[in-house]
Amino acid sequence: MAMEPILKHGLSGWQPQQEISPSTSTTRLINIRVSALSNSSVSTTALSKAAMAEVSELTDIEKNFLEPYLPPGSTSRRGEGAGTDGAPEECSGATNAPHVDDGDLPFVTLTYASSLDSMISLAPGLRTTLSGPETKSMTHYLRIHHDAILVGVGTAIPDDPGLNSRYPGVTLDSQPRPVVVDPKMRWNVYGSKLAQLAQAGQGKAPWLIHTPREVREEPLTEWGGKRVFLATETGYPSQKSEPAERETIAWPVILKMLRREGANSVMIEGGASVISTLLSMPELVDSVIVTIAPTWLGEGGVTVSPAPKTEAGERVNAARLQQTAWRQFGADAVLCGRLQASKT
Ligand SMILES: NC(=O)C1=CN([C@@H]2O[C@H](COP(=O)(O)OP(=O)(O)OC[C@H]3O[C@@H](n4cnc5c(N)ncnc54)[C@H](O)[C@@H]3O)[C@@H](O)[C@H]2O)C=CC1
Ligand SMILES: Nc1nc(O)c(N)c(N[C@@H]2O[C@H](COP(=O)(O)O)[C@@H](O)[C@H]2O)n1
Repeated sequence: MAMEPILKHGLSGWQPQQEISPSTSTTRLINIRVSALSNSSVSTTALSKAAMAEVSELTDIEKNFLEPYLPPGSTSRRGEGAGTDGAPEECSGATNAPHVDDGDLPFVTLTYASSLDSMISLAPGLRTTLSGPETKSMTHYLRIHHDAILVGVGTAIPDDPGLNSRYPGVTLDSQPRPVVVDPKMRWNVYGSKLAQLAQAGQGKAPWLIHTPREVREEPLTEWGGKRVFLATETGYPSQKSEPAERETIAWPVILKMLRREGANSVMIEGGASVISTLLSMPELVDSVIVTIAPTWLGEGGVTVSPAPKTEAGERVNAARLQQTAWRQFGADAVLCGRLQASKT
């Protein structure tokens, strides 16, 4: 993967960065947080060793099961040829993902962990562990097979995710680029785990997607991260967005920008609003990989559910997977498939 470190010009929908007064309290806060970060590498390393120990290698059978749903070429590119210790799994009939590479859009995988009541967290703003150790390892395997990993700001703020891969033997080069869609710049990257990992060389520096705003030059760019400013497209569906967050950027604009920047594959992990919206856009999504944990979170949780769909005045299923394959990973089930484009 070849990604440019910083791109300031030449993207349609981009707005140039503009200077604001350097004496704002935000600037002071940034400086304090950055100096705190530079003193934290020892504890960060210790923490990440513990975190890495939780992730173990997949078996060849598990790799073979996932392979048809991975970006084409990603296994050979990362020295991870499909395994040989078992026959490919039954039931999917899927060949390698049928991504039509017109050079415009990246390969897109939607992946998340759900309860049996289609919830992905116990309550808004509450980070909830659903995956067991085996499916957690699968997630970290999937992460090294994608160039970028994207979440919405509704996930970045409460979860403070690492969004790196802790898969055994992973190198910085094979880490995915974290991308956070944060139209109104609500998230402070400088206090985040993402920033710590980038500083410690255990993950790439994030790219943050905003709608046009004023911002001064800042340390993010020194680590290889950047802010990308994309124009909104009023009226594009964004399910479950709060009223204050109606600064919606069309998904093709986001995805095309990522492809132009060198991300040939993007793993979209959440949260609920992002996943629910993209489930209604089969033309943009190549693979769906869902972990289903054997638990019900109960009413009040955060639900993944696409917007209702009507055809010829009648309600039809909102989305459906085809070429499905199921496998048990520990106590969880993993469902892979491709979104069906036509009426279901
Ligand atoms: N179990 C799992 O696998 C996962 C669970 N989660 C959970 O999901 C919850 C968060 O979900 P949500 O609140 O729905 O937040 P979200 O992560 O889907 O972010 C939604 C926000 O992102 C921005 N955004 C998304 N699409 C945009 C677009 N096209 N243009 C402009 N801005 C856009 C908007 O600000 C929007 O309010 C958290 O509780 C988190 O823990 C998140 C990821 C995975
Ligand atoms: N696969 C999966 N299983 C769960 O149980 C989860 N809660 C999530 N959440 C996603 O993973 C992010 C955390 O990543 P790090 O471990 O901090 O790198 C979280 O923000 C969600 O996107 N995923």
